[in-house]
Amino acid sequence: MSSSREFVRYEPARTVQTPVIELIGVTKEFVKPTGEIHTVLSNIHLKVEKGEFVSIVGPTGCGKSTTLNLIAGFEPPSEGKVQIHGEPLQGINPRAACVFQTENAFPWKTVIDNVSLGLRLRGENKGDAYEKARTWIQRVGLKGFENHYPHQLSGGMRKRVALAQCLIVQPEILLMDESFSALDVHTRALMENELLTIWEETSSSVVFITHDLEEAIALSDRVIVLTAGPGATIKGDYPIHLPRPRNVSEIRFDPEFMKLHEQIWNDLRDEVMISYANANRT
Ligand SMILES: Nc1ncnc2c1ncn2[C@@H]1O[C@H](COP(=O)(O)OP(=O)(O)OP(=O)(O)O)[C@@H](O)[C@H]1O
Repeated sequence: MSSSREFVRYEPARTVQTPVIELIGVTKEFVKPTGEIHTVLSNIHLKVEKGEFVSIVGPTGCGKSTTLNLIAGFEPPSEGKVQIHGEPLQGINPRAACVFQTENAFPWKTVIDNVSLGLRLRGENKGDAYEKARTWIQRVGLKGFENHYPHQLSGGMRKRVALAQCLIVQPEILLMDESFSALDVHTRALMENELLTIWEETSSSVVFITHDLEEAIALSDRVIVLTAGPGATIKGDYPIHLPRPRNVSEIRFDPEFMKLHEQIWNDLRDEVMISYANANRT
């Protein structure tokens, strides 16, 4: 992505609009097989505005995926509320699309059938759905692979299929859980830049879960640090005022990036150490 490329993107109006996503005093508990209560998240307050790109980092097992599952509506909170556009979320979040670490694509369907599926399920006719799918397949760099099956593609290409599958339905909310972590370093940087390019042209709100603090800073408008569990809370909420458009490989050398990394890592490192100590005690 050239840094001279011009674009206009939606700038979140933080104070005026109702947040797209709001977690209000959210606690999440699971019952262990022993019958004991395991509190994963405790009293989480989080707002995500329209068009914001927010990453969540934290030690392993602290509750990052659980947070995403609450926003997707896969799990209800034990206490507190998840609101979407100011309305309590009930059941699956219809405004959200998810890209997980594992494959999204159906192995028995071709690329074009996988990518067009979301539109077909929404009742669009095959011709229109295919036409839009072809555009998205091209946008994610898979032109010529329309009739391939997932097993005929590389891991990076399958990830592109997953992105196109989600983006074709133009979700207001894009939820990404370790979406690029299985990719090699070069493919990952390409995919991160592609994601930014596409997101910059939309007003989607993105919640991105990652173990990689550099990835979180390079992509985001805000980075949220969760404490070590059990009962994880928000330890830090860091605005990332780095210029856009960004090239994720180049932005890492920006002195401001390095300052932010040092600052956030100071917070995160303490939680990683606590989590490590907890794991060694059990
Ligand atoms: N459906 C469930 N039932 C019981 N416990 C669960 C369930 N889902 C998650 N947990 C527990 O909640 C805790 C947090 O898990 P979660 O996957 O949200 O953490 P994470 O921060 O995403 O982890 P990682 O960084 O390792 O991916 C873990 O102890 C996990 O075992």
